[in-house]
Amino acid sequence: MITVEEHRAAVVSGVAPLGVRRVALREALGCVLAEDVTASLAVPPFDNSAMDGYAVRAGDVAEAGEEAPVRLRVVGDVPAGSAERPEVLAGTAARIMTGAPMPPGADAVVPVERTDQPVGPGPGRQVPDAVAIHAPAGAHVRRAGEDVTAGDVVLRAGVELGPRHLSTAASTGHDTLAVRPRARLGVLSTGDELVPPGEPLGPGQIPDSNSTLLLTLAESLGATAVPLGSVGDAPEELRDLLADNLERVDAIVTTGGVSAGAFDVVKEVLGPLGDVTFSSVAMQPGKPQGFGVLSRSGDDPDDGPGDGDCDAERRVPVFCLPGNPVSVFVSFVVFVDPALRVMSGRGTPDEPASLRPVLLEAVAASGWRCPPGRRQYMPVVLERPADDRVLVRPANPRGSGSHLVASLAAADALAVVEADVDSVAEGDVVSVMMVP
Ligand SMILES: Nc1nc2c(c(=O)[nH]1)N[C@H]1C(S)=C(S)[C@@H](COP(=O)(O)OP(=O)(O)OC[C@H]3O[C@@H](n4cnc5c(N)ncnc54)[C@H](O)[C@@H]3O)O[C@H]1N2
Ligand code: MOO
Repeated sequence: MITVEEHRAAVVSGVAPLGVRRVALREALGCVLAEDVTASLAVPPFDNSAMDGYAVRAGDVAEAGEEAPVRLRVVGDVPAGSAERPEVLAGTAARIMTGAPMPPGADAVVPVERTDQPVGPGPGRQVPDAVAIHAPAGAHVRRAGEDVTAGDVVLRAGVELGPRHLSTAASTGHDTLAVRPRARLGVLSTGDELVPPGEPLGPGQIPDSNSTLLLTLAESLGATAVPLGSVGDAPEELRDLLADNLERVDAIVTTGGVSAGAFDVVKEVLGPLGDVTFSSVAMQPGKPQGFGVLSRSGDDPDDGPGDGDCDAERRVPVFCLPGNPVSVFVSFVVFVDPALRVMSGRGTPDEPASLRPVLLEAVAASGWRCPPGRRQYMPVVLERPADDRVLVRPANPRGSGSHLVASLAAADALAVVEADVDSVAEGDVVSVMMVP
């Protein structure tokens, strides 16, 4: 048996960051930026009004008051988006809306509330010939480049792009960004007993819950899930499905067929390919694991022309997880997620801190048994009593069982119990890892 750390090291060092790709802003959500972004546009791009009102020369209205309004001739109307540039000479004003460019000659804005004009639309739509100003002008002018000027670096390579970063890119003139793309993870279930969720069960059949689990885990942890379907226990079915799909994925995850059964098809098909190793990992659940690399040749149609890797051999990592559903969940969190992070540039094999950390210590509210010689990942429910403690208890009162998939829904976290611990007693302190 090998340790969890040994298997994880093999997995994260067996994958490589994906090639940089230029994608539309919305597609870049959650991706790591591959190069610094400089502003093509200043923000704001031009001097503009911060208020709906009248653009004036401040000196004209310096003495204005409720009792002593200053009357100005209105020489034009400048809604936001307008190309109009009426010149504001002494004794005149231009009506202006928030965000509209300041007209030449004007250096300040009087909000409409400080004039004799109606506020808002309706009668306010009509531009008047003249306006009475009841107060001196405030500044109310947002200067070009006040936020950033063209040429400023606005986003640094390496940042994980969220909505705020993407709006910065949009406002500074960009519609695409160069990123490490999301990994396209092909998801494949194996087993003659599987039927799609919701379908009636024949004798010995069960719903394929692992496909749903893996597809949605992948999507929620920043990959693009590619459903490859389910195959039975016939080796040629799996061989054909892999051959047909290697071109359209960056990695594959399989479930089932990796243990000691006579029909363990994943082991039978992938084992002889040479680059896939099957191991027993000292953990529970998730003991039987496979990992390796499948090779494919040719250019990736999604990389676009000119990326220079035409005809290069491409390597598709394959994670072979056991079939038991709780094992699948734990294996994904402990092995596949860190590897996907490396592939999408969100972590490196040398930086374990970037891998999902053990987050907190908690107190067992009830005891449970642990498997000898294997690190246990026990699905647990967190409880927070009035004091500062965090309590945990197994999500299923029967304790740990890699088939107890329905109880996974109740779990907030995995309690991580080291291999040399035989049992957890009520009151023991345990490490807890939050889970997606
Ligand atoms: N003689 C031995 N038997 C087993 C060993 C062992 O060391 N020696 N290991 C056990 C452990 S631990 C695990 S984990 C499982 C792993 O088995 P496989 O990876 O070969 O998986 P299967 O046999 O195909 O399935 C196991 C279990 O999971 C159910 N399953 C499979 N796929 C799905 C799916 N897509 N959705 C829902 N449930 C699924 C399947 O029906 C089985 O009940 O092996 C032990 N046996
Ligand atoms: O190791 Mo298996 O994954 O316990 O059920």
